[in-house]
Amino acid sequence: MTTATALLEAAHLSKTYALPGGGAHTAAGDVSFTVPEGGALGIVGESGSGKTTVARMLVGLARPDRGRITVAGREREPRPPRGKKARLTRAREIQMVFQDPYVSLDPRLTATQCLRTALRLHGKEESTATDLLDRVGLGKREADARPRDLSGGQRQRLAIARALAVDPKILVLDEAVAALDVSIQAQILQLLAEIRRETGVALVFVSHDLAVVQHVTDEVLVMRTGKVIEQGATRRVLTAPTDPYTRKLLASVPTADGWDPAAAAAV
Ligand SMILES: Nc1ncnc2c1ncn2[C@@H]1O[C@H](COP(=O)(O)OP(=O)(O)OP(=O)(O)O)[C@@H](O)[C@H]1O
Repeated sequence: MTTATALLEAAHLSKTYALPGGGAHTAAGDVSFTVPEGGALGIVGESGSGKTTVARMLVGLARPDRGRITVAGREREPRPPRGKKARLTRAREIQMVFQDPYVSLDPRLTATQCLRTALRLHGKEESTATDLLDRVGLGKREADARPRDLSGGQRQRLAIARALAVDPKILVLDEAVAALDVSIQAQILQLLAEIRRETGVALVFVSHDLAVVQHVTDEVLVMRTGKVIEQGATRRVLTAPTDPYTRKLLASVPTADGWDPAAAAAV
């Protein structure tokens, strides 16, 4: 999965948590991958496999015990730097969208105010808020609505627009469609594919759902108990997995959309 033009490189990331009763739990062990400019990587695995831990290390919400992260050849410090300018520069490298935008959106701000605030913070033209809303498919009514007056799908569109306001190189999405109905999931996935095409932003898409990952990623990395057990082109991994655990994961996907889990399990 190594390419000459890696935009994002994670090398040997490890994170071990101390357990309350003594002992330790390795949430992520020796995780390595690269994402090229404009690429899209899926990180999949069951609950507790370490996906969120990896995502949190990428954005600086968790500090790796070992390993390093580089963006466009520049190493990211494990902790956010001191100083506003350095923090904003770092924020423009990687933005994150969470499963539940309710908790990450300010309940007091309308959608337009939310975007204007992000744009202002980053010294960008505030009037582009309207273009951003348009880009994520939010109209005039939603522009003046606060998060509680938006649907789950609309809130997630707003969270994506706010992340894009910063004009990031990389968008990390952690279970970003997991809480949405299947039809709304499809719309958001479509939106992400369009945004990627139009802006060239690279995606790291964390999901327990293999059916979802196939729509938005070129490469996929399968995690189990903190370890990467398989990685490669998404189509190859979903149609001809080499690891028995990946086969099991595929077999548990309830709808066979574009591949046959039974056939995959038999490989
Ligand atoms: N702060 C923490 N302290 C102790 N253990 C943790 C902490 N964060 C995560 N873990 C443990 O590390 C493992 C990996 O967790 P992580 O959230 O990364 O998994 P995940 O694959 O994202 O799961 P899910 O899809 O359920 O969020 C789990 O066993 C979890 O209990």
